[in-house]
Amino acid sequence: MSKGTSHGKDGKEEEYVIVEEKVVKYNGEIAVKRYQRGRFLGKGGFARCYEFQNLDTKKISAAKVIAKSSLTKSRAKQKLMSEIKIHRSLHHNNIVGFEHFFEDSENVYITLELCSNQTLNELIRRRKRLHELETKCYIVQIISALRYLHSHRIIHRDLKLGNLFLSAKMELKIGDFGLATKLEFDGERKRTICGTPNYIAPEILEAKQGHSYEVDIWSLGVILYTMLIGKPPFETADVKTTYRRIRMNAYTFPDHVHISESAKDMISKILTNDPAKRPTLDELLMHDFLYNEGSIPRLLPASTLACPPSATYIKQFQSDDYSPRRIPDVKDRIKKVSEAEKEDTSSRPESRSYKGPKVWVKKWVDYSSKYGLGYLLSNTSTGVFFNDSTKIVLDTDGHNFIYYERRSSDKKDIGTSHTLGDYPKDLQKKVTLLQHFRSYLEGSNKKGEGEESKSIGTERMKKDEEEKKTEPKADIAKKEMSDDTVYVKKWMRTRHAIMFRLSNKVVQVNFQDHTEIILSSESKVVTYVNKKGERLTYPLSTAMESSNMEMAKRLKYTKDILTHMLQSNQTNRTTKDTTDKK
Ligand SMILES: Nc1ncnc2c1ncn2[C@@H]1O[C@H](COP(=O)(O)OP(=O)(O)OP(=O)(O)O)[C@@H](O)[C@H]1O
Repeated sequence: MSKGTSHGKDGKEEEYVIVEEKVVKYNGEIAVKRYQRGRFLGKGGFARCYEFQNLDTKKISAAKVIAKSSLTKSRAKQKLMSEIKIHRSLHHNNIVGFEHFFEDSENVYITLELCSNQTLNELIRRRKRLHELETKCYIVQIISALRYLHSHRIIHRDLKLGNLFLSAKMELKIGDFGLATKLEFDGERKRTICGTPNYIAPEILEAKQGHSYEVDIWSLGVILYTMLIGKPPFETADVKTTYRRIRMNAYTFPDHVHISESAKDMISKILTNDPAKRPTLDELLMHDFLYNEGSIPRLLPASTLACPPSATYIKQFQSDDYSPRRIPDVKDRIKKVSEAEKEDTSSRPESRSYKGPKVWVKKWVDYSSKYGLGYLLSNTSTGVFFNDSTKIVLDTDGHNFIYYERRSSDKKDIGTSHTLGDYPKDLQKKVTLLQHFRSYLEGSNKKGEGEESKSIGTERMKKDEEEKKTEPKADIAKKEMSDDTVYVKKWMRTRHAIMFRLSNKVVQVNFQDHTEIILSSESKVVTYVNKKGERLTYPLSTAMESSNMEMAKRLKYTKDILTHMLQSNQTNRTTKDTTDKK
């Protein structure tokens, strides 16, 4: 490290610090990389953090500078080595990127991806608390990073607002792996007492059974509470009282801050003292708070660093079908499922006690090269998702249909009800297409297999088009269709599968090998259709641990697509498949 002075724009003398990294090349020569130390970013327990600019590439990074004098004890050295070893192995968009580490005579330097918008700690200090939509956006990103960490057997163990960084693009990035640990095997229990008082899980304090991945989920609950309420749930003036409160699970929701029932429900499910009863990351993704109440922005605008998002902004993400009345029903259903689980703790399929969804996609044809996706539902109604994102669905009686258009102001689907004998003229083409899709799907024995059925579909539809021109229209009085008409709200194709998201909260994934996953978020069950066409229904909570590897693998794939969909706010048809690349 060397110091010098230069003359700034205003002619004043400015001190600068240059840090040199000596790299021994494979031929034994020594190359020197030079960095100019810039803005001071912050100070942690044993590191000072600065902006570092690589003078060759001009790239600016964050650099943690750790004085060697603070590393005299072998424990401190070991901790730093473990942090480096774990952090450098991680590559995920929601984890602070590890770039490089080196040393000189005075310090150890770790260069990291620069997160120029500070941490959620500073954000909450400025904003006091966040809007639920913002918390959803951040929580989904944290879950995404945790799924990655836990699948690599890494527990972070120090999740808190101060370790959640924001990049220039407003991406959330988990940082500081100083307390992280990698398990040797999945059932291993850790015994070291570590964490930050407000966020520490009760099982760490008890220390009897050891702890595992669930400690990160506990901290996620504390984070969610803190973002919504403005202060941590167990905070008191002294650490001992805080620990006592954690052990006794003593926290309340203050009256002066309004938060939704689903947010409260998610927090209370997470803040369960028994780690085995805490929801898994996948269950959290399916929780009403994240799943059933409109869409979630992939990233938030930078204006939210200083002030809350505007009402117009929030409205874009609100869903037409959110009804607070549904929540008690969902609770009842969860209760029923968990009671049934108590009776049978094995993950044996229980088609008798666990009912799968009533309506799902039976056949489909992808004709999006021209018009859209046609489908036949298990209740015999037919629908089309047109390329312009309008939808049409013909009732089971074959006469009444609803036409859905997306209102641009709030992105809600607005449906109008008509009959085949009486509908506005401008719907003529779409109605004709609906009838063609219907006769194709009802006539075909195929389940729908993308490319193949597309070509069959094209021929068959042309023929039908000729024949149907003369068919008289049924003249039946306009009849209101029930609110619970089921239709495809979103769909997406990947290399291996096609996914449908239905208006009855069912997510269905049909794989190319004819297996299917049907997730019903309302009844919290998953139905798996295996290669032989057998339907097996499991409670969602046990399905992930199922010994049916074939299903577990496909369920994981489904969750990956789902995370992808939650983060992208478009109505997508064929999406670049990030999940396939993993
Ligand atoms: N990637 C980054 N981008 C921008 N600022 C950062 C980055 N990493 C750390 N900082 C800043 O530097 C400060 C210190 O970093 P950090 O907390 O990781 O150090 P530490 O000594 O490991 O802290 P702790 O005591 O929490 O273990 C942070 O509070 C933050 O303000």
